[in-house]
Amino acid sequence: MEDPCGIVPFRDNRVASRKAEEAGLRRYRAAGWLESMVGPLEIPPQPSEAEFVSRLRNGLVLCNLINKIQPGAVPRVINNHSHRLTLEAQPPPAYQYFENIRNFLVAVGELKLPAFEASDLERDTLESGSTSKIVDCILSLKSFHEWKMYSGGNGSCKFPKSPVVLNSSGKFFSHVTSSRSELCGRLGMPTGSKNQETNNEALLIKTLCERVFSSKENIDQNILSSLLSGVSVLPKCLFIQLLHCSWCLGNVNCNHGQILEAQEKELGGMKVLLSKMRTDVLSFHSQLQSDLTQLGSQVQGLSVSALGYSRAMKENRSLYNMLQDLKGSIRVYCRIRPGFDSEVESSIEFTGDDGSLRIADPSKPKDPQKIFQFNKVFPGTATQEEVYRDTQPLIRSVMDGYNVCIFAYGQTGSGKTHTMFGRSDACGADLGINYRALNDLFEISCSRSDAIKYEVRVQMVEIYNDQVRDLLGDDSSSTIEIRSCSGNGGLSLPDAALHAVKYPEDVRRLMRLGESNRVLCSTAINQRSSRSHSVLTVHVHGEEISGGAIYGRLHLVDLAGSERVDKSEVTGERLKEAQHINRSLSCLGDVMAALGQKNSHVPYRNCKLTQLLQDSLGGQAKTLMFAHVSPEADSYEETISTLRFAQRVSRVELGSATRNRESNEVRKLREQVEDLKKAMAAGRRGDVQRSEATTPPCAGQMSSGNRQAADETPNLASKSLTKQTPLRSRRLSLEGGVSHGRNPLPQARVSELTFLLQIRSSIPGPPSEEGQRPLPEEVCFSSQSRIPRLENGSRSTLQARTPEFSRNMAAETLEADGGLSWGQPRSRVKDVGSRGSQIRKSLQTFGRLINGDNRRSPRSIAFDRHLLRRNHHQNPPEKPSPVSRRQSLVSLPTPGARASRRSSLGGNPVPAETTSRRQSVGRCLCHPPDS
Ligand SMILES: Nc1ncnc2c1ncn2[C@@H]1O[C@H](COP(=O)(O)OP(=O)(O)OP(=O)(O)O)[C@@H](O)[C@H]1O
Repeated sequence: MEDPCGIVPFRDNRVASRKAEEAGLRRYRAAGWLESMVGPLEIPPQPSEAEFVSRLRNGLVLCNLINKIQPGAVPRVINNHSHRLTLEAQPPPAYQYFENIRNFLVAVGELKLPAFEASDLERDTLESGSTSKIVDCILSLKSFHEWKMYSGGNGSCKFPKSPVVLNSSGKFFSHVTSSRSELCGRLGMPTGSKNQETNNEALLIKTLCERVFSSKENIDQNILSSLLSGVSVLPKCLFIQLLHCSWCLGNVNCNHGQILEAQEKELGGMKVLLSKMRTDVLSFHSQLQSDLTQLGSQVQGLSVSALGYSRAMKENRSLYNMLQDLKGSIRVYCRIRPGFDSEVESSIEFTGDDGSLRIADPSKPKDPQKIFQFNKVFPGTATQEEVYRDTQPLIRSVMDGYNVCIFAYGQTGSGKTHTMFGRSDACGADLGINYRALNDLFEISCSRSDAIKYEVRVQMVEIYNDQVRDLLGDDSSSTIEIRSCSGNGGLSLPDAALHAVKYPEDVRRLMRLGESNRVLCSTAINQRSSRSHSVLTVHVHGEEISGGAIYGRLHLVDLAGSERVDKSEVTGERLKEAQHINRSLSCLGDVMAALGQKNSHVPYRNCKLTQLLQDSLGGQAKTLMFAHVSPEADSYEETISTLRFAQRVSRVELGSATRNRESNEVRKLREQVEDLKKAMAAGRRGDVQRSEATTPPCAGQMSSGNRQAADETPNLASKSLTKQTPLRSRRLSLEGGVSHGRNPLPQARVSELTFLLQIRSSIPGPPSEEGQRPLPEEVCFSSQSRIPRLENGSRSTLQARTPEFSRNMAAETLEADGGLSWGQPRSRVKDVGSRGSQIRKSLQTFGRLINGDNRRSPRSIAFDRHLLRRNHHQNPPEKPSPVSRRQSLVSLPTPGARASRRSSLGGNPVPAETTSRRQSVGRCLCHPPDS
C-alpha cells in the first residue's frame, strides 16, 4: 500500500526497486499534471512508461503545454486533426511530430529548463527509468509554471534543476495537495477557490523551503529539533522530506543515487545511534528504577529513623523532666515579650523548640552571641494559651496534694503581669495563668467529685516596701505578719483574709479586687508598672471518700520588675519603691545562690519576699519560674542579667516534691495514738481514784496539767481502749515486729518505735540480770535513717551523740515517763534544746504505748535501780540528787518494801526490793506518801 504521504518507505533497502518506485511516482505526477494542463490524455491515472511516452511522441501535447505556460514559446504547432491519438492508430509521419518535438525542446532550452533527447521518445524498448528525463522535463515545466504563477514572472526562478528535487517536490506537493486545505487552514492561509489553493500551495512550498534553508546551517547538530520547532504544524514525514530537499539543495549537482546512498548511510548511522540510544535509555531506565527503589528504601529508613528520633527525643525530654523533678530542680521557662516597635533592633537572635535561646547585642556586632538553655522558651508570638498549656500539669498536681509555686521574674515592662494576670481588661484568650489555673482547679474538682470533695480557698497579698498587705482584706493598707505554717494549719499568713471560692466568677471578682488594691504607677518604661510583689495563694483541701485527706498549696507570684532608676526616671516615693523592689530581688538572688551552693544557711529572713516564699523555695514544692525579657536592643544589659539569674535558678535543686496526703491508715493511727493518750490519762485517773480511795489526796502533789488531763479523759474511753488493745500484745508486736493486736502498726511505725526502743535499751546503765551490756553505738548510728529530721541541723547533733547523750536521753525519757529526775543528765539534755524535747515527747508517748501505764520490764527496773545507785554515787548526800529533791518536793517515801503495782498488774511477781524507783515516783506523783 502506498504511503499516504507519497514517500518511498525508507526501510526498503533495495535501491533499484526504490528508484523504480520513485520514477513511477514522478511519472504519475507528470501525467496527472499534463492532463490538468492540456486535457485528457486517455491513458490510465498510473500509466506505464510506454503508455506515457506514446501520448507524447507527436509533440503536440508538449507544444500545447509549453504554449500554455509560456504563450508563443512554439509559434507553429503542426496539428493533424485528422489523426486520433490512440494506441491502435498508425503513428503520424515522422516529419510532422519531429518538427513539434524540436520546437518544444528549443522552447524548453530557451526557458533554461532540463530537456531530453528527441530520440528518448522514439525508443521502442523502454528500459526501466529511461523516460526519467522526459518526466523530469515535464515536472520542471510544472515547477516553472508554479513559480510563474507565484511570482508573476518577476525575479529569477530558483527552480531546482535536480531531478531528485523535482521528484521530492513532487512528493511533497502530492502530500500538500492531499492535505492542502488542512495545512492552509493551520497556517492561517485563505482557502476556497482552486486558484487560491494553488497560490497557497506555492506559498506553502516557499515557506517550507525557506525554513529548511534557514535551518540548514544547523542541520548536522540538531536537525530534527530545529525543523520540529520551525514547522511543527506539519506531519513528521513532511519534515523528513524537507530535510531530504535541504540536502539536495546544498549539493545541486548530486545525483539521485548518491543522495540515496547518503540517505542510506545516514539512516544506518541513525539506526545505530537509535539502537545505542535505546540501549542507553533502557539502561538509564533500569538505573533510574534501581535508584528510585534505593531512594524509596532510604526515605523509608529515614522516616523510620526520624520517627524513632522524635520518639527518643520525647522520651529523653520526659526522662529529663522526671530527673529534674526527682532532683527537685526549679523549672525555668523564658518568655520573650513581643517588640512594640518593629523598627527597633532586637537582641533576640534565635529561640529553639528545645529551650535554647541565643541573644546578641546589636550595638556590638563583634561581641560573641550568648546562648542560654531553659526548659522552654516562648517567643514573642506565643499566646497565653500556649504558655498555660506547658504550665497546666504543674497546676494540676496541686489537686494531688503538692505545693506549687509559680513566679514571674524579669525587668520592668517585660510582661510579668501579662503572663500572670493577662491584660488589665483581659478576657477569653488574654487571660493569664492565675485565672486559667483557678478555672482548671474547679474543673478538676468537679471531675473528681465522686471520689474527693475539694475545698478551694484564696488569699492575695502584696509585698510593698517590704511590708505584707492583704489585698482582699477590709483594710488593704494595714500590714500583716508572716508566721510559721506549722502552727497555723498550713497558713503562713493567718491574718490575711481567706476566701472560699466555689465558682470561677468568685475568683475573677476577688482577683479584680486584689488587682485594684495593688500599687501600680506609670514609669518611663511601663505605663502600669507594678510597684509591689503580688502573691496569690490558693489552698486546696480534699477529703477522700476513702477517708484520706490531701492538702495542696499554689503560690502564684507576680514579682515587681527590677529597674534601673536612671532609665525608669523615678524620684521620691517611686524611687523608694524601686529601691525596695531591687533589694528584695537581690535577696531572692542570695537565697537562690545559697540554695544552689547547698549552703547550710539560707538567708530567707533577709526580706519579706523570701520569707513568704520560704516554703516553696526551701521546702519540697514544685517550683516554676518565668523569666521575662524584653527584646529591645537597649534592654540588652537587663536581658542578660535576667537570663543569667534564670540560668542559676535552673541549677538549684530543692529535692523531690512531697505530697501532702494523709492516708486513711495514717489518720486512724493518729487517732489511735490520741485515744491511747487519752486512755493513759484515764488510766492515771483511775490510779488516782484508787489511791484516793485508800489515801486522801494531797493537794499540790499533782500538777494541774495532769489533773486536767485526768479530768478530761473519760473513764469509758480508758476501759474500752484497754479492752480493745491488750497492752501485752502491743508490746510484743513492737518488740518482735509481729502484729497481734486488732490495729497493727505499720512497718514504718514499728521501725521508728524500734529505734526509740534501741535508744532506750542502749543506755549503758546497770548490769542487768544478764550482765553488763556493751555500748550500743552501732545500734544508734545504724538507726540514723529513722532519726526524724529536726530543725537547725538536729540530725547532725544526733549523729554526733555519744553514749552519754543516749544515757541522758533515756534518763530524760524516764523522767518524762514516770517523773524521774536526774540532775546532771537533765542539764545535758537541755543543751540539745528543743530537739531533745521533741524526742522526749515521742519517747514519753511511745514509752507509754510500749509499757502500758506503769508497766516496766524487769530490765528497765533494774536499770532504773542502777541509775539511782549511780546518781546517789555521783551526788553525795550533801548535794541532794534531783530525785531526792523531787522526792522531798512530793514527800516521797524512800523506796519501800511495797511490791510494785506493775508487778501485780503484770502478773509477774517482782521482789519488793527490785521495784523501780520510777514507778514509785510515778505513783507518788499521784499519790500522797503512805502515811
Ligand atoms: N506577650 C505579650 N503580648 C502582648 N503584650 C504584652 C506581652 N507581654 C507584655 N505585654 C504588654 O507589655 C506591657 C508591659 O507588660 P507588663 O505590665 O505585664 O510588664 P511587667 O513586667 O509586669 O512590668 P512591671 O514589672 O513594671 O509591672 C503591657 O502593656 C502588656 O500588655
